[in-house]
Amino acid sequence: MSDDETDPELLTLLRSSLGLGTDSPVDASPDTGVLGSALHIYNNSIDVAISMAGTRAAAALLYRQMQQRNYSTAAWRAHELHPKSNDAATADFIFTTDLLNFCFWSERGAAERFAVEYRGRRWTGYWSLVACLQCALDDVDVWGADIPITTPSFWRNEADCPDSLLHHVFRSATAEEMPLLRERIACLREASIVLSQSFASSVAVLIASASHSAAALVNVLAASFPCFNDVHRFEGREVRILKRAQIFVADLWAAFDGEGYGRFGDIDSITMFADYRVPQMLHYLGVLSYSPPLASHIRSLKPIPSGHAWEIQLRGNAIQAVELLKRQIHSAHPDAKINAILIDFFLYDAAKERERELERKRQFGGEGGEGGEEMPHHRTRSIWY
Ligand SMILES: Nc1nc2c(c(CN[C@H]3C=C[C@H](O)[C@@H]3O)cn2[C@@H]2O[C@H](COP(=O)(O)O)[C@@H](O)[C@H]2O)c(=O)[nH]1
Repeated sequence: MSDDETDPELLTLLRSSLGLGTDSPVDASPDTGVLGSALHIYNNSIDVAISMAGTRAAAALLYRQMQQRNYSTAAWRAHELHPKSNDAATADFIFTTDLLNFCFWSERGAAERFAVEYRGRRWTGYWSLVACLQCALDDVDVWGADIPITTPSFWRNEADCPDSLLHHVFRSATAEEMPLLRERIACLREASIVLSQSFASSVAVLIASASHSAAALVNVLAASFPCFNDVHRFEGREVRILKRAQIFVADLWAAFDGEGYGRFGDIDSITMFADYRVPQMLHYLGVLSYSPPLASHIRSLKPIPSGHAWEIQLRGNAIQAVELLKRQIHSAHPDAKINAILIDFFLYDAAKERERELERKRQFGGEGGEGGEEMPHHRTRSIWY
């Protein structure tokens, strides 16, 4: 649903983006893929809308900023915590990360929330997970040896890899335990069994099974691993979001710069990853708008149950909005080397930058708080995102 349907130019874009066709990821028939699901959600949403004017303005801003920063897959590799080697170990690292890459938010304040100490810094959120994995792989640990935490056969069972060891790997520097730690351990155990049964316990074999097709690899993950099968029901039909399956493919593409394990002929068929950070930024930019009941619920930091219609509307419209941003950018700049993945990465990083600005302002006052002070995100405890 759009809250200003009068914009013919963007309506044309919307219609073309709704054409779906073969660029709808993970499907043969357009209406059963992620884009088809996002379209169904968009058409049946009453609490989340996409502003055409906001989309046009945000597309111009994003393009300008991405160009200024020469934004590319290099941003992924540039982060100090991300692996740098172009080999199977990095593919294993990314699989392990995206198997567990969900829900890090906390009800506690900045000082008490789950955090990890590594390389002389405290890491929170997504980066806390990456720091845990890097720390476990480092040289001799208090456990007496480097822990092969990114080796899938290691996670198989309690005997080889007791829960107590995993609690050590994902230990907190605060009083709060890693959110949903029990669910993360279950994901590791499940994935280890599936990989051993169907992919010779090898992430490289899993990747090779898709023959360099991004959509096929997302399909294989959704079909083989229950914990990647991010599928729900909304307004009378199944909707496929597949966030962690898609971010796994995207991270491979970025980490390997489109070569080797990251080479996919159809990488532009991957959509944004419907988490809770990018919708937050899309709302801040005026692309997404919320009904008063939903806006009030989010502002009051109340949780939304997993599977609730509001959650599905937020996730589905975020996918649709990024597709529109992508098409708006390409309409104005046909040669732009920008896809939904890079827009998503950029919006996620922008959300984190803004969060840091607001935190500095809270602590030290001063600049950085212009415009909407807070940027609350929707709060759903879910293993899907
Ligand atoms: N849509 C989207 N969601 C992303 C990421 C990332 C990190 N990607 C890095 C790789 C390339 C980029 O440049 C980033 O540097 C994490 N997440 C999700 O956010 C949530 C964690 O949030 P917080 O608690 O604030 O850290 C959680 O659901 C997690 O799955 C992304 O890129 N896109």
